[in-house]
Amino acid sequence: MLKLDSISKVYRVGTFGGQTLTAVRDVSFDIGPGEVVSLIGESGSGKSTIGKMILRLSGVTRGSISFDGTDIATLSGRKKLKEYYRHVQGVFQDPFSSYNPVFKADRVFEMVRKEYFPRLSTGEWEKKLRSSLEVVRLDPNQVLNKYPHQLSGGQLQRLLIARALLLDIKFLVADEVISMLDASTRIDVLNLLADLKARGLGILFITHDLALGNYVSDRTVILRNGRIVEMGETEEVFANPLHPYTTRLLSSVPQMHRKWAEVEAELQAQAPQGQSRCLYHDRYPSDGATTDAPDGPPLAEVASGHFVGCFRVDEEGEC
Ligand SMILES: Nc1ncnc2c1ncn2[C@@H]1O[C@H](COP(=O)(O)OP(=O)(O)OP(=O)(O)O)[C@@H](O)[C@H]1O
Repeated sequence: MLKLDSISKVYRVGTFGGQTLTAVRDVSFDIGPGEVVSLIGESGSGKSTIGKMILRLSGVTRGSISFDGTDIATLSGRKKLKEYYRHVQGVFQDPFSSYNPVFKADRVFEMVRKEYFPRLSTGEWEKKLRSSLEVVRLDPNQVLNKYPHQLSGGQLQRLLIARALLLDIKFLVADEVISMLDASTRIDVLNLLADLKARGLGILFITHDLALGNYVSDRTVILRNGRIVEMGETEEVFANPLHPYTTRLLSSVPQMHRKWAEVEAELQAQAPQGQSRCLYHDRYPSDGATTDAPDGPPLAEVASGHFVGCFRVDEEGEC
């Protein structure tokens, strides 16, 4: 359904845009119907940039993104874009910023009605709206006709998901959708994503929280400095992490029963000690592909569907 093919994103930065910053490098993966893929990485690793490129909020510098076989860069004109957004929608971290505090929260639905369902009668529209609210487990009597400050973050987030569901959506970019919610609401929204998956939606679940990624996704993509360092079935990546960066990320999840000093000593012992430690370096298919290539060598498939990036260590000891 959605395919990212060697995409890179270079931003122009600096006072006069004279410098460049490569936020995403040579990233490829796909997501099928009813599949949840977690995109996990630290702050600044390029996760949101990938989400924005999928939603066409930011252009792709190199490579292509296709949806149902069509390169989304070719979708020019209002009609084609409107059709794309009928199927592909995004929900973001801060639900509050999507609402204007001066207007009632359900105004967000009116925009969808005006744009996509102008001919629907009021009765038909209300029926559609209520059924969409039911899917996200919101009681229409509790949430309609209210101002944003009268609703919780979880309710506002679910309203935004309900808005996406009014359309014939097939793919959802969920960018840190639960990081601003409290623990009890988080699980509701996670379970809602699982419901959407069961309805056949493809979901890109962007998070910096490994535990959430593990809970919700079929496959996991680990991003570092804009590049994929490891990806595969979530169970496999979590049970058998192969890249030292993945191992470090997994180990940095707080382990309540252990003292930090103990965990840190273990991590240091695991750190790669030299070039020869990269087991995958020799497995890259092309002789010409070296880490000197602008985007580095391609990922090595070390087991079926489990890909790992090279982690040759330079003089500074960096992967
Ligand atoms: N519009 C922009 N112009 C210039 N640089 C940008 C722009 N948007 C993002 N960046 C830079 O690109 C890099 C990746 O940013 P991005 O927001 O994609 O990371 P992220 O992994 O989503 O981080 P976070 O978890 O903090 O949101 C960062 O160095 C960021 O400063």
